[in-house]
Amino acid sequence: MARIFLIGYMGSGKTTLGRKLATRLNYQFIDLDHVLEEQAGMTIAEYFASFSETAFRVAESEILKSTAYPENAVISTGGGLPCFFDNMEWMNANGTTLYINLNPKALISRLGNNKDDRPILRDKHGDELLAFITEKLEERNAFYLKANLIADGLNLTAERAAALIAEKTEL
Ligand SMILES: Nc1ncnc2c1ncn2[C@@H]1O[C@H](COP(=O)(O)OP(=O)(O)O)[C@@H](O)[C@H]1O
Ligand SMILES: O=C(O)C1=C[C@@H](OP(=O)(O)O)[C@@H](O)[C@H](O)C1
Ligand SMILES: [Mg+2]
Repeated sequence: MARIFLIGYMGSGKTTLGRKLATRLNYQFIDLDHVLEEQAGMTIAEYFASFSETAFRVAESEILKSTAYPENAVISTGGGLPCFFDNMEWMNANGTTLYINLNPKALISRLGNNKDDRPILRDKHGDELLAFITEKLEERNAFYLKANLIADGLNLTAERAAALIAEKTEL
């Protein structure tokens, strides 16, 4: 049994890499943000607008812990999930965590135009956005760095991620 949780800041590539890694390993792919959107019947941006970030954090934690995971799965998480409640400890106890580490400038360049889907970032631009991500990433690293595995997100491919995981986990 292998459950691989991908964690990291918004824009680090969890959703994109997760899908590719699952295909490569022939595992099922689950994106917890997509599960929440399906269950709630609305997008994450709509969820934040209709309820609150606090309500979102409760819902994402419940979904993390109540999802019926298949034997073998790659699970992409939302960027904030490891930083609330005991979610990080829960993932480490129930699978292998891989942190995709990327610097703020690279994150901003990747977020490019689809920043609007992410309510926490959508109204920030330029220097303000860079300062915000730099500060929040530093805070979130206290949680992210508890991951079992840490990968440099700059040149991370599904092949490289699979090799890193294979050193630590039986795939
Ligand atoms: N390895 C990569 N190289 C360049 N751009 C990438 C890479 N992985 C993802 N992206 C782009 O970065 C953006 C954020 O990717 P996404 O997978 O949604 O990140 P996350 O789920 O961590 O927020 C998307 O526009 C995606 O196309
Ligand atoms: O970092 C965060 O607080 C969030 C990250 C998002 O997921 P991605 O990391 O996939 O963008 C999504 O869960 C929500 O907008 C909040
Ligand atoms: Mg994502």
